[in-house]
Order: sequence, then C-alpha cells, then structure tokens
Amino acid sequence: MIIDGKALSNQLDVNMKQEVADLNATGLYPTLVVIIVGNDPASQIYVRNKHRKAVKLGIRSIIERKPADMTQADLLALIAKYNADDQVHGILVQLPLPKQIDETAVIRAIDVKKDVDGFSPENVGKLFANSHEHYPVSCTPKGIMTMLDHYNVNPEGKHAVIVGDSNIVGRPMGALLLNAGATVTYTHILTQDLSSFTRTADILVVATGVAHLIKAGDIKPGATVIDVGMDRDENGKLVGDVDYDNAVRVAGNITPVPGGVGPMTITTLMQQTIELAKVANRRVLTSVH
Ligand SMILES: Nc1nc2c(c(=O)[nH]1)N[C@@H](CN(C=O)c1ccc(C(=O)N[C@@H](CCC(=O)O)C(=O)O)cc1)CN2
Ligand SMILES: [Mg+2]
Repeated sequence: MIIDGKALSNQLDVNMKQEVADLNATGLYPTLVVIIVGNDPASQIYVRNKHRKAVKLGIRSIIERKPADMTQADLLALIAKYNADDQVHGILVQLPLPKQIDETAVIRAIDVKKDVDGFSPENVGKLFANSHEHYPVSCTPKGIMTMLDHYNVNPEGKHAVIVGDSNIVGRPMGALLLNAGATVTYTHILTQDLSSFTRTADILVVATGVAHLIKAGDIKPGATVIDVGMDRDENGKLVGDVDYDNAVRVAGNITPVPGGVGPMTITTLMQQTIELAKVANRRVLTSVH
C-alpha cells in the first residue's frame, strides 16, 4: 500500500479546523510564532507551508523573517519577547540556523511550555523516559507514528530499524517506536554492512539525506518503509532516501516523496500548537480558581 501522507493530512485538517473554531468560540485563539533566520530556499518553502496550513485551520500564525547576519543575542531577545506573551502558545525556530548562532542555546531559550517542536531537553527527556504526561515531540517522527496508526501498522513486537541519528528525526523516532513496543535498532553513517540491518526491518525509517541510499534489495519483503529524505537527483528532481520505483515492488507499505512524511510534519505541528494552547488555557483557569 502507498502511505498517502498528503491525503491523511487533509483528512485530519477537517477535525482540526472544527476544533480551532470551537476553541475560538470560548475565547481561546491558538497562536504559533515561527522564526526564520536567513534565506535558505528550502526553509523558506517549509515556513510558507506552515503559515498556509495555519491560516487554513484558523490558527493564528506569526512569521518573523530575520536577516542571515542576525546576532544570537538579538534572536534570544526575540524569543524572550514571545516567551513573555500570553497570547502566544507555540514558538518554533526554523532549523538549520546560520553559523554564528548556537542551536542548543536557542532551543534552550524557548519556554518549555511553548516548545512546539519538542526539542527542549525537558521534552526530549520525557520522550526517552516514556512519560505518560502530554508533551510535544519532534513533528516528523510524531507524524510518522500517526501515519503508522492510520494504516494499521502496529509496532508492537516488530523490528524497527532507523537509518540516521539526527535529533529531529532518527533519535526521537526510535524512542517513539520503542515506547510503542517495537524492538529498535539505530543505524547511522558509521554502521558497517547497513544492508544486513535494513533487510531484517519490519518497519524501516530512513532519514539520511542521501538520495536513493536504500535499494529494493535492502528491504525485507512486505516491510513498511518510511522515507524521510528530501534529496535532489541528477536532474534536480525531488527524491527520497529510498529508490522508490524499485522499492515499491518489495515493500508492503511505503511513503512517497513528496507527499508522504512532509505534509504530516506540518499537520503534527498544528496539532501540537492546538494542544499547547489548550494546556496553557487550563493553567490559566486553574490559577484563577
Ligand atoms: N524547527 C524545525 N526545523 C526543521 C524541522 C522541524 O520539524 N522543526 N523539520 C525540517 C523541515 N520541515 C519543517 O520544518 C519540513 C520539511 C519538509 C516538509 C514537506 O512538506 N515536504 C514536502 C515536499 C516539499 C517540497 O516540495 O520541497 C513533502 O515531503 O511532500 C515539511 C516540513 C527541518 N527543519
Ligand atoms: Mg488504526
């Protein structure tokens, strides 16, 4: 089966739009701030898509576009401004950042209660401790879990193999699958004989940035293959980390690029913005009574 992230995303939008309208009627306006520093063309597209999706759902969206030579101090001051603003529920700084800015310092500056990306040490800690509280999780792996659930791929007891060890995708992906009962193997750039691992995966998640790294022969017949890659082939066409045209004949389920994981990342961001707004509102109500 082709896992259609775009269709699922549009389907989830229907409920989210209604939920936002219902919250608006009670005086709560979920609000997301996205800060983008510099002119990376891909990042510009993602931020524009986030804004469009927010507008479509009735979520208030503030985009802060800043020059590539912005200082770290100025960025931290901007974050502090939105940390202090009660009307703002989620703050996201688009990654990657220009070289003069320390990513870790920026992530830590965002109020944990507004960390809609789930990148703060506190939220990452909750994920790896399998906390039963509500907490945001990196949107791409969280969106992948939503897709697996929707397509009835139950990770319990399955062997999940992650290719790529990034903080945004690989690491949180493995934690989510472990929490869902999978046996998880992490592989990365130093892994020897990668294929010997991927060929034993019931669920294979690939996030390396290497175009067509995974061939049909690297996949266990019937496996669920999730391709997080967004690479360019020799003709400049957008392709994934998986050789889709051949892999589709071996895999049981597979995500296309584009139209697979990407749209679910943005939908998950909207879900988490709404959730943070509701939690913030409950905090206000509790402190009043
Ligand atoms: N602060 C963050 N920075 C980054 C994140 C993130 O979750 N938080 N993730 C990625 C970029 N990203 C969202 O920010 C993102 C990437 C791709 C897509 C997407 O919809 N892709 C489409 C294809 C788009 C195209 O044509 O180029 C698809 O796969 O269908 C959405 C979000 C890094 N930075
Ligand atoms: Mg189901």
